[in-house]
Amino acid sequence: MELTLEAVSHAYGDVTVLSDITLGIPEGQIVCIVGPSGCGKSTLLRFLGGLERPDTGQVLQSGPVPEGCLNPLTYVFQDFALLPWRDVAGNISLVLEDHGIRGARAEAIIADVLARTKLSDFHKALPKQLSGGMKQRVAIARALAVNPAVMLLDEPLSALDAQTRELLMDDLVTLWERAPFTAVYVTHNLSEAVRLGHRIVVLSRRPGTIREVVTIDTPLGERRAGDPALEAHQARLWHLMRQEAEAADKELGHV
Ligand SMILES: Nc1ncnc2c1ncn2[C@@H]1O[C@H](COP(=O)(O)OP(=O)(O)OP(=O)(O)O)[C@@H](O)[C@H]1O
Repeated sequence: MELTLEAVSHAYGDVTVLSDITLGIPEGQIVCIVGPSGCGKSTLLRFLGGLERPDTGQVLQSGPVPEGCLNPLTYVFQDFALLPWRDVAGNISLVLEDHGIRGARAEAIIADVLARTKLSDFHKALPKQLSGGMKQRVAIARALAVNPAVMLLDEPLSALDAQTRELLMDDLVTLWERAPFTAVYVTHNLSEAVRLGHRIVVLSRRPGTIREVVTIDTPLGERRAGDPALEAHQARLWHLMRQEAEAADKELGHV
């Protein structure tokens, strides 16, 4: 399934948050969204997920969903959003129970997503027994359990330390290489964007408009830290972001 934003604009009260955003999310690609704080990245993700509707413009879904898809659009949040009283398997079974899937069918799905996220040995652990990185793996496993058409990830690694972030980026790349998924990935972190994004959308300061879309052709599995081509992309992104942040600062100075 593909998602398309067509001329999306939105204001909360007097504050225009997004202005004239037109963007395609192609099937099988990870599209990263970066931009200064408050430029409307999370708002855009809520529009894509259908949690809110924009004032003007539209969000279109086209093409079939994957076989066995229970939820076409699924979120992964920064704070994991796990139920503390349910163990790992129980947190995943919750989304299946919502669809009336129990028993052997649920067990098979849970075993599969736990194996894919390297959590099989932890199926009976409670969230409080897990590190931050493992909690986020559970959240990713839970998202995969519904076999979504598009995963919407809102700063999924930003609560984690640098080493754990690296490990989880490797995991996401491995997951994508085994079964390419479609994702929109909001992040502040430009090294995450160049590591995971097939396309990186740079938003301007608020009201967020598309400043530039950077396409990176290097296959995800071949992207290495220190790769000069990736570093050049990252430097370009930082140049754009820095201009926006400086302009936002100057605006504040004139208030
Ligand atoms: N429900 C809401 N009601 C009113 N204002 C809102 C609402 N949601 C977001 N905003 C405002 O819209 C603007 C954009 O918010 P949003 O969270 O989408 O930005 P963001 O780019 O994700 O920010 P950050 O990078 O800081 O997470 C902010 O000024 C925010 O305060």
